[in-house]
Amino acid sequence: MLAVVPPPVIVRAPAKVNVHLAVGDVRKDGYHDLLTVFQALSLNDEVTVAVADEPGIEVVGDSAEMVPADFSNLAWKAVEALAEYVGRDPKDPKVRVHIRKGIPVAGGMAGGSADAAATLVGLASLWKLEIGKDELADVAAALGADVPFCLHGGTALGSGRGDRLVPVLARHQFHWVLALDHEGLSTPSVFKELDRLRAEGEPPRVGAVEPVVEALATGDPRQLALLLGNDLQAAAVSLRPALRRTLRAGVDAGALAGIVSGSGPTCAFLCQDGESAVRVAAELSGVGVCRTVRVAQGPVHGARVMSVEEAPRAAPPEVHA
Ligand SMILES: C[C@](O)(CO)[C@H](O)COP(=O)(O)OP(=O)(O)OC[C@H]1O[C@@H](n2ccc(N)nc2=O)[C@H](O)[C@@H]1O
Ligand SMILES: Nc1ncnc2c1ncn2[C@@H]1O[C@H](COP(=O)(O)OP(=O)(O)OP(=O)(O)O)[C@@H](O)[C@H]1O
Repeated sequence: MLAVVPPPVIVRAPAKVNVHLAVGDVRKDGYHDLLTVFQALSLNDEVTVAVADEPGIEVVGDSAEMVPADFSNLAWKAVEALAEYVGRDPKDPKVRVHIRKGIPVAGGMAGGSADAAATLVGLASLWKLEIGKDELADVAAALGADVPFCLHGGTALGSGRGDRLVPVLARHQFHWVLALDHEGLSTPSVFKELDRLRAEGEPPRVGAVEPVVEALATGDPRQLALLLGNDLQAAAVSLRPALRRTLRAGVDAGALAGIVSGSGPTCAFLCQDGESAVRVAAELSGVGVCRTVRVAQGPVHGARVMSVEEAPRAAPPEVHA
């Protein structure tokens, strides 16, 4: 009897920005305790998982050449982790993964984490797993601090390594402009630079998180703009001093406020509304301070399977293992 091969599953996963990022001291395991407010943005990667005799991974799209198209890819680590968790052979999971990058690579927007989260959601559907959200979040947390949020989406308060989440109410949509840099920054180096700056002096620390949560609940971008804060910003700017100019240029172009996204170097600018965001993006892209500019909104959903209508180009991916 012929086995029926399930059709490929396409998952869309969002980028994130940290509208508030408070970094504690370095812990014994090398991580830092965080208190952060994440927001998922409408800048996506698309990940297709398909049954295949030959395992493999392929990466296309924006800056795909900077992403490993081999088993060191975080999405492949997600395949192995989930296979192991559900008792399949992690060395021979019989799947292939195709990633279409839209999220900047090493940009502080959780690109690799989004792909890992999308892979978990895609495989849960492809393998018809009866797996709870909490279980999937545990597998996600073992892959990286940002992976649980990429599953969760929306707006959420993160603590611990950033992987313990509770939802935050965000009324209305917020409009963002993102300035993508020419080169990425490594997340561990930015945390290390913050430790160095703190050993030498007192780089600025963000204020309390409660007013940020209140501003998100009111939905007033002006109120939120006054409160954007990121303890990693000083470290990212120290490693990439040109970011100071980018941050200034976004505000000069009409944004309400700008912030380095996570560990950078992407800068995220909060705008009054969608029209203002388009104007700011157009002006900023003419100034020559960044590689390219994107407009995005948040909050959006976490990683989720795309319907047939949403995914018209759902042809099985070509993968060269
Ligand atoms: C900067 C943020 O994007 C903010 O959301 C995250 O904290 C980083 O999350 P991520 O890239 O998923 O991080 P991981 O892949 O788990 O860790 C990469 C490295 O970042 C540093 N790291 C990360 C998270 C954290 N709470 N403390 C840390 O010090 C550690 O050096 C770690 O080895
Ligand atoms: N699927 C993937 N997509 C992007 N980068 C990946 C992936 N898998 C592994 N990597 C590697 O991970 C590094 C970090 O890339 P990523 O785009 O996740 O950074 P980031 O967005 O700054 O992460 P974060 O915001 O979570 O700290 C890259 O240098 C890349 O080589």
